[in-house]
Amino acid sequence: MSPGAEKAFPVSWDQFHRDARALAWRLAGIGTWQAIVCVTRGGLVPTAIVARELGIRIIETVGVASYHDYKTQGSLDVIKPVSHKVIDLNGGDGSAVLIVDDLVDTGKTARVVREILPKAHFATVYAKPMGRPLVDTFITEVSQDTWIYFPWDTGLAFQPPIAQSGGG
Ligand SMILES: O=P(O)(O)OC[C@H]1O[C@H](OP(=O)(O)OP(=O)(O)O)[C@H](O)[C@@H]1O
Ligand SMILES: O=c1[nH]c(=O)c2nc[nH]c2[nH]1
Ligand SMILES: [Mg+2]
Repeated sequence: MSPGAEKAFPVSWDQFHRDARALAWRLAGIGTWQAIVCVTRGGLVPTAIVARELGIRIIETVGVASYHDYKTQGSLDVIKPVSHKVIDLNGGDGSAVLIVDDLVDTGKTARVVREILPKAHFATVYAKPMGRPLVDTFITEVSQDTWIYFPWDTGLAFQPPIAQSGGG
């Protein structure tokens, strides 16, 4: 997402837990997987919740970063690759793997991870329209010009009254 006019979608810990659990419920009705590949760092919290709900104990990570500056996407770096032990489970290409991330935005991160694990199931809690075709399962869609504020990135802060903020 590029900086500029935008909507905010703040998510509390409680709401995130509910949404990640809803993702686990949906996934439980779709299939079974031997391992989760967590897209760090954003995938860490949803992975913990999904792994607990689905009883998955083999957790691998792939480290991908592209938002080096707040809200501005730059070059995409694969900081940590996926272990071949996990890619090759059950015949290879990631067919036994569930990939978990917090969200898809432009889909750039998902595209790179899918190249590593073409047969894996890609799940996120939130999706924006550009990234949506890259995801197999997600819970809530927000518009492309919305920034999602996760509970691990935010804190309680004073909010000016609507009448003083130029809104309405
Ligand atoms: O669909 P995209 O436009 O590629 O954006 C989605 C990715 O961006 C964020 O990761 P980020 O690069 O900020 O790294 P982080 O998970 O370590 O915070 C988020 O956790 C997704 O992985
Ligand atoms: O905290 C975040 N919120 C977002 O909406 C987003 N899109 C890409 N990366 C993101 N990180
Ligand atoms: Mg990420």
